[in-house]
Amino acid sequence: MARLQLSKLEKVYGGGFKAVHGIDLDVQEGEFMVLVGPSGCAKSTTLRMIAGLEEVTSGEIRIGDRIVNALPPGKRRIAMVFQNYALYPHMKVRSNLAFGLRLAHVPKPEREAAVQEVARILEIEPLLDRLPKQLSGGQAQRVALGRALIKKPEVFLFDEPLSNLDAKLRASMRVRITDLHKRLKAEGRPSTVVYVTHDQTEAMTMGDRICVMKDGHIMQVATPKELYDRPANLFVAGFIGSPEMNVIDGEIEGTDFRLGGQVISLDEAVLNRMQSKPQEAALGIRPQHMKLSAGNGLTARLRSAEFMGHEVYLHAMLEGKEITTVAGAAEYDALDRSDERIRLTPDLGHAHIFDRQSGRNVSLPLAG
Ligand SMILES: Nc1ncnc2c1ncn2[C@@H]1O[C@H](COP(=O)(O)OP(=O)(O)OP(=O)(O)O)[C@@H](O)[C@H]1O
Repeated sequence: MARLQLSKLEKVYGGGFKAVHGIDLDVQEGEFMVLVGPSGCAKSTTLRMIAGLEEVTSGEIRIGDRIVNALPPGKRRIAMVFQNYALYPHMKVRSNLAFGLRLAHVPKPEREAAVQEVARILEIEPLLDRLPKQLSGGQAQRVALGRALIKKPEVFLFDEPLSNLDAKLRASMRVRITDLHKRLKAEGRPSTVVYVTHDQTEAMTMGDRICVMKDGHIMQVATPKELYDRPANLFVAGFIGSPEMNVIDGEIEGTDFRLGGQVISLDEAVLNRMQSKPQEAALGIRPQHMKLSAGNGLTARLRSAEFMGHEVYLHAMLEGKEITTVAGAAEYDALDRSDERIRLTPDLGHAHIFDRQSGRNVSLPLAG
């Protein structure tokens, strides 16, 4: 297994469109790195450059101590798992698994042992003599995983591998893949992974670290918890977390945060963390930190409520902006709904202040 390093990596497509803007990314040996971002942010382009399926315009890709820019895919010691499985339809699972080794002229007994080993790890032994059309989506994806695993690559590349599966199967495959990653590490065979998805649940549950991308730029690289607790900018704040963080535009005057006709007094909990005081600011607060309060607090107009079981998402208008708050089911039942007005108090200990001009989070990181 090897470390993967991207340095000043850039991609300009034929028509002159710059898709990747000189990105730097360092994936440690044995690390599970997720690339996530909205459609068109260049996750696939980046992955395909690492795989050797797309030419690099400038910059460097290093796997271990080798610069691989000029190497064809087959020489890069990588294995890729695609969303459409890419299994050979006329070959049984056994032959699909062994195919790469056969091409590499690995002797038959060794090939068979490797197939057994991978089939054991992925629990697909009973499927070895089936054809791909006799497999369910989840089984086919495990075979595709097996085909990558059997090559003992230095880096695994995954391109949205679960997007063709239904929600339940996706959830169980997520666990299977991360379990496999942990198991290989425990067995002394750590695998370096780059996993592309647009699904933030996949990113948050699978990644050791996540690289959030937008328009061919890296917005932040951090652990899931760090991204959630300390988003570096408005984009990451809005992209990570569900329901989405509330972002309330306002102006800072002294210790007041003014939004429309209302004022939030910024206390030490937030003032002490601020590196600068942007005049055009935005207050970021996650829905669970926007508390229903009696009597005082911000006044908002309740628009709708979504019953989620033990909690209720309340959608309200605050000075012309839609915001969400999470209330306990009992708290919601007890709420006086005789008029549409509700009172809300942000827990400033968990608030972020963003500079609206640059989008940067100017509140110092919240404690661990
Ligand atoms: N062959 C190409 N020629 C020109 N532009 C391209 C080409 N392939 C992709 N692009 C552009 O490069 C940008 C990045 O595309 P890419 O497919 O890498 O994004 P993505 O983040 O993987 O999106 P998705 O999640 O929709 O697959 C997009 O604006 C896309 O239109």
